[in-house]
Amino acid sequence: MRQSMEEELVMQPGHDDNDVGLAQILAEVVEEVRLSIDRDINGADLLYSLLSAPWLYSLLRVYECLVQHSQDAPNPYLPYSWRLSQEVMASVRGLAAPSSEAQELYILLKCPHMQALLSAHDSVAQRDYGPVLPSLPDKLPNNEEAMRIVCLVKNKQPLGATIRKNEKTGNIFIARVIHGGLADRSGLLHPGDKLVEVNGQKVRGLQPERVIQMLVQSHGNILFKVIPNTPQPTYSQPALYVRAMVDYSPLQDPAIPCSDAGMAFSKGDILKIVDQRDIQWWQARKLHSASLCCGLIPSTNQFRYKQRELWWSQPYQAHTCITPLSAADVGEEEITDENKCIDTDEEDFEFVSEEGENGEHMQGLYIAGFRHSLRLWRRKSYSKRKRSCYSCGISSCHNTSANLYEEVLHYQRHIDDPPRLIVLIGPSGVGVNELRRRLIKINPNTYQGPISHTTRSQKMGEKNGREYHFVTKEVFAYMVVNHKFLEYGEHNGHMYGTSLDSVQDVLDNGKICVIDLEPHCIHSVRTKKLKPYIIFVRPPSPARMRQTRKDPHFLANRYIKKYFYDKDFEEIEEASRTMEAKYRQYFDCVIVNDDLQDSCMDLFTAIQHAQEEPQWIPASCPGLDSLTAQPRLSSSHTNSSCATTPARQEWEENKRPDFRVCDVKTSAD
Ligand SMILES: Nc1ncnc2c1ncn2[C@@H]1O[C@H](COP(=O)(O)OP(=O)(O)OP(=O)(O)O)[C@@H](O)[C@H]1O
Repeated sequence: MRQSMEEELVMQPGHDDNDVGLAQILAEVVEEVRLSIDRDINGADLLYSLLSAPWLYSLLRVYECLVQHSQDAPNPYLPYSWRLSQEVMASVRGLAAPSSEAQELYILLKCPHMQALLSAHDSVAQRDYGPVLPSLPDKLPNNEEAMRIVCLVKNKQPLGATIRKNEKTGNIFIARVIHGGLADRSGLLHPGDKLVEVNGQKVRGLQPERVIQMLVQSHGNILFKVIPNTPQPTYSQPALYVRAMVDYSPLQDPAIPCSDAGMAFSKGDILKIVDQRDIQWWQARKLHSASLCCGLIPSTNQFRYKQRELWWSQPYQAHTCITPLSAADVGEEEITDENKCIDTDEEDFEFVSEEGENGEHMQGLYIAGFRHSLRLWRRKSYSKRKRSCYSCGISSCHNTSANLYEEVLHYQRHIDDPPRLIVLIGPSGVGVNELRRRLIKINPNTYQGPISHTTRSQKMGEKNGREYHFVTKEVFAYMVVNHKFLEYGEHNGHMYGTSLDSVQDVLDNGKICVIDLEPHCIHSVRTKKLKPYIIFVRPPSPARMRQTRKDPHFLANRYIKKYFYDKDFEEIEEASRTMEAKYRQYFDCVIVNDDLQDSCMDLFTAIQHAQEEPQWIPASCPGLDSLTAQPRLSSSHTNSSCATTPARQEWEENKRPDFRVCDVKTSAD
């Protein structure tokens, strides 16, 4: 083995004289060592003979030469891709008939971008980074804090940092660094860093406004001298996605430390919370927002711990869960032709022709549903109907403004998952039932409504479990107490309700269950199991309604004729506005029911979208397990393992809310 190595060294072709000399030296070394091992001599003699051997001196000389060579000349092993590319191009040029690949390679290598890239690569490979900073002095005084000089190039974007003054010491600190902002992307400024100078001017004792002015007035580069708040705790909290449950405007929030750094959002917006380290103010960005920079939003703790005034929510509106009225209460109302509840039991269902859309013969199909039973009641004036009829659902007394955010998950329905529940919501008269009825009629094998329960007596021709589940008052009451209903209500002294089980029956049959709900009952269906997709049906303008709703044919069929009046259209519009203002955070989709055919198509598309496309759905049942109850706070903001520098100490000690905080924003000019 040893012999073959020697041979390889000696026989290697292409070695010059020096190489041969070196090979000889190495061969001698190997031989000498072999002889030393074979001979049985004592260690001192062996060491002496080794140290005095001429080959050892030769080896040392070779080593010194190599070291000298590596310092003087560029390392031949470092990549010289640019030079190589020149050689390749010269070779291609020398070819009489270069192949198409060779020509393509030539064009590629000749391209200035490629040349620049290769040149940059060579520079980096040789660690040719430009000026080398002088090394730090050996002896730094122990009590002196390390200073960092940060140079940022001013551009149109905000700097993305806020500052705070310690009124006692006059020191200015970086209060916050906004994720995705210029300061954050530089990685050079951190919360708690003490600002010593800005563009060579000392800032201690200055008012934050003055510091901001200095920044605004500076052009080109901004030079910061800071005492870093080191070491920075690592922040590894995963992003949290939430749906905004309220409207928020930082400009109207007197509590925000810096309104410029705040982010406005509206009910229903999906927000990505990227930083929860601050107990009061989180950093978030709106999904699909073009801006890279995050903004401050109030944390849920503000509400939890401080019982802060809910200035960001809608003015409190009493929920529409109207308590049952006594017979006496009902009797007090003036009964007129306009407002009386007309018994529409005959119309509670509609019999669809026995011939299917595709000509196939079908069993009699009934489109049953809770809303039908209250339809004419709803047609009554909104102001009056509340006094004579009522409807309730699980959690219908839930105050929707109690939560700021609701945690959401990105959900893509798997082919084996049950279909999502489709919920239609809209002001009475907008056409919710018309759309639902048409949808089911067109494709009864795909869509179906749940069968409601009622306490009214069964009529001739009706079948239990087809038009309704006919139950006694006691059974109905039992179901109410045991939260079996998604929505229930009273009409003309009879109880009607849509049970969770009846919805489940439809889903278990593999059909898409389509229901309509009063909006205050939304919470009853917002469960992980049902994963409802909520569609709000909005009316067009009253003028358009006047044009399109001339023939209220279905309202009473042969029983009752009741036309829309101008007042109705205004009421529908008003009710729609109120509903949207209060509940739009729950709407996954809005359809404007203008032209009936178009609206049907929109509804069909929306349902397909709900079943097939990924959607944001609540991570938990909101009424019971909300984000407010369980904020996923980062543990890193309480990290106590950081070493403490004097600047950090001052920063930590003075973390009081009375500090002045201003935005260092450079876009203002
Ligand atoms: N886009 C439309 N164009 C014309 N007429 C429509 C349209 N949508 C609904 N209608 C008609 O308006 C009337 C009311 O519709 P529908 O009963 O579906 O309202 P609703 O929202 O269910 O209200 P309610 O709960 O009071 O019944 C019906 O006569 C219906 O045919």
